[in-house]
Amino acid sequence: MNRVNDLNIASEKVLLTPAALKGKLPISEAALQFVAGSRQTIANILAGEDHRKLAIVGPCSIHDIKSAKEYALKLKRLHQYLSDELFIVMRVYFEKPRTTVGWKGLINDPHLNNSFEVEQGLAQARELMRWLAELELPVGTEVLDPISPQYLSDLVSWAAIGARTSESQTHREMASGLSMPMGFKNGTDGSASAAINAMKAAASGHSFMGINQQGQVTLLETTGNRHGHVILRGGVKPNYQAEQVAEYEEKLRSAGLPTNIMVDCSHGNSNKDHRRQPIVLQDVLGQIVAGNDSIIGFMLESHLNEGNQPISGAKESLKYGVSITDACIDWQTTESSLIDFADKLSEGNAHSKALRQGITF
Ligand SMILES: O=C[C@H](O)[C@H](O)COP(=O)(O)O
Ligand SMILES: C=C(OP(=O)(O)O)C(=O)O
Repeated sequence: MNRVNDLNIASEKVLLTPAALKGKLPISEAALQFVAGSRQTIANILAGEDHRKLAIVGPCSIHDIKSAKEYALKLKRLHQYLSDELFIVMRVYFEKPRTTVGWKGLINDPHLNNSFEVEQGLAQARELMRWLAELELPVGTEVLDPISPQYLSDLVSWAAIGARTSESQTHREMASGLSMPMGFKNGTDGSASAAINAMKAAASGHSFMGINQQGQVTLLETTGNRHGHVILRGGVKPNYQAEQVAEYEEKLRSAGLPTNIMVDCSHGNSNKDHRRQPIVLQDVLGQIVAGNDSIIGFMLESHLNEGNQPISGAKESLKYGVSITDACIDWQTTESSLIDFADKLSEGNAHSKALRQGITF
């Protein structure tokens, strides 16, 4: 047997079950209601029943709980003050899909040192998401590992399938069973079909293997997730401008899908230069002001401080509030970009409202 089995497995460790983690870190009734309400708001935006734009804003990845909480407290103020024009959701990304290899996120390696303490990663992730739900700041995340949503998804208001996995059947099946509205990114090469086919596949029911709350291998039968939209993230070249947005509208219509489009101002749309994100956002704003009604929102990669840094040495030696994955815009740029966006949508009201609330920029 040893000649055919586990030839490439170095070790195995049984993890605590989703039910056990939830037993240790339960969700309160108030937090449950908040998540349900946030999901409904996003579904209403997608259905055109809420005029606001959905803004997914936050770090490329969470690697440090302290700076994530400091960031969240700042974003919460904007979530409240700009709530007439924007529904702001914090990007809380714990799982990173890599082009080849690299740090795969806080759940996979919370100590950033290849010790892979996944149980600690899951607990830290759940603790932060629970804290955010109590703060009443909605959480958006990428679902990458098909097992981890069982541990966390009760705390998530919006989720994305990334560019590297939009074509994956496993991820489309998972999306079909998840309870929150979902965005599907175009492929890393810019392929629109990856996102459009993913949205279509996820809206349909599927039967597939997964795990249940007790960690047992389970046959799951899903009914399909009807609250989907595409995310334009660029590819070989950007795809945020009016011409490309119109092409997506046409493709969605031909596929019999709602023309719901989010623009990711980062990744291929910024050529991974964080300083280009506000320029992309300005263009998106211009399209909306000119009458576009298919753009339901946007995404920004933002942290307390701008740029990024490599992981080298101990976690403690990293610069505080600086991304360790893609480069982010800093807080000041984030704040002024969001206020400016809301201000233009409200013909000047958001700016004066923010100033009245003591937000300066
Ligand atoms: O958003 C983050 C990154 O773009 C994504 O995880 C890929 O990163 P990599 O190309 O550095 O591996
Ligand atoms: C990995 C991400 O994006 P993409 O899938 O577009 O590369 C991300 O948003 O963190």
